[in-house]
Amino acid sequence: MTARKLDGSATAAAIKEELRGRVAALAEQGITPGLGTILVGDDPGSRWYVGGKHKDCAEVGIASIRIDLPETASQEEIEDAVRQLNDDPACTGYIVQLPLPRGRDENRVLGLIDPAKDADGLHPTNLGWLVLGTEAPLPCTPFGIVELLRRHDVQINGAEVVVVGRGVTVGRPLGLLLTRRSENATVTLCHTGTVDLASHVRQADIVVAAAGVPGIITADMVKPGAALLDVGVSRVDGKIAGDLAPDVWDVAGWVSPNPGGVGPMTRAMLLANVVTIAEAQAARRDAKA
Ligand SMILES: Nc1nc(=O)c2c([nH]1)NC[C@@H]1CN(c3ccc(C(=O)N[C@@H](CCC(=O)O)C(=O)O)cc3)C=[N+]21
Repeated sequence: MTARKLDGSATAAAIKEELRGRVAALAEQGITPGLGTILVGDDPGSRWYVGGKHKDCAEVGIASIRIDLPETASQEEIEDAVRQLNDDPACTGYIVQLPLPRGRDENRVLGLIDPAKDADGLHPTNLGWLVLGTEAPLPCTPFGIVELLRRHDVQINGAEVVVVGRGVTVGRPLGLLLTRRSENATVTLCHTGTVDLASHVRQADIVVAAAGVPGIITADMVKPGAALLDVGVSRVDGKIAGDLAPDVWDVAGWVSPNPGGVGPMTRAMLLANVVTIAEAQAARRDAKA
């Protein structure tokens, strides 16, 4: 093993420590940020993630509001929960845990979220702001990836980045984030229609693997010294398997493992989005006073 670890768990802990300070400053102004979650159904993975988010909130001093609906909840009942959080002044920002059970219209639900309370940065308006380069809540996983690289001094400016996966939560918004002037990377977005994945990956200084195909990135595809981030999650024989084959550690310069990499960063950036929304509200309130 030669690669150094891009340690998401440790970096997320440091970010949470900073957020604790920002939350304490808000408390002095009489403001407690609140994170809401809407969970539909009883998928064990989703329950675990949502539980983790509330635990994170408690650690940082953010209030949490949890709405759990049964697997049988109708589209209307889910939309009512969204309206309830839109109208709840104690809820600074919230997320609808994805995926929703089969048959529900996810995009319709996401579209009903008040964009000003969109802690996930996945509302069409906020994705649009990202395209336009205007400040708005950022999607948590891409935001976490950029923050993880920055805090390890991995150079993003001018880097050739290959993103594997074109999903709405990771690949697509990450391409938009990394190509802003402030990040200034050159991004190639690869996907299942890419003819020769290896030839692209070989050119890359940074590879973000979010394909969900275990071991799809192998050592022979990696440019020596490259930074590799594992965002893929699959279950193989009940164990979590990432998109990176274990042998990449011998060639890469940096590896963000899974677990312990981008997952904890995603959770930390969710909290950061909520605190940032609360700070902006406080600033607007002060400006009016
Ligand atoms: N509206 C919405 N927003 C999301 O951000 C969202 C979502 N829906 N649906 C599901 C995915 C998945 N996701 C993860 C977050 C943290 C870890 C995480 O912290 N994992 C730990 C442990 C993993 C384990 O041991 O099971 C780690 O990577 O170290 C994983 C997965 C957020 N998601």
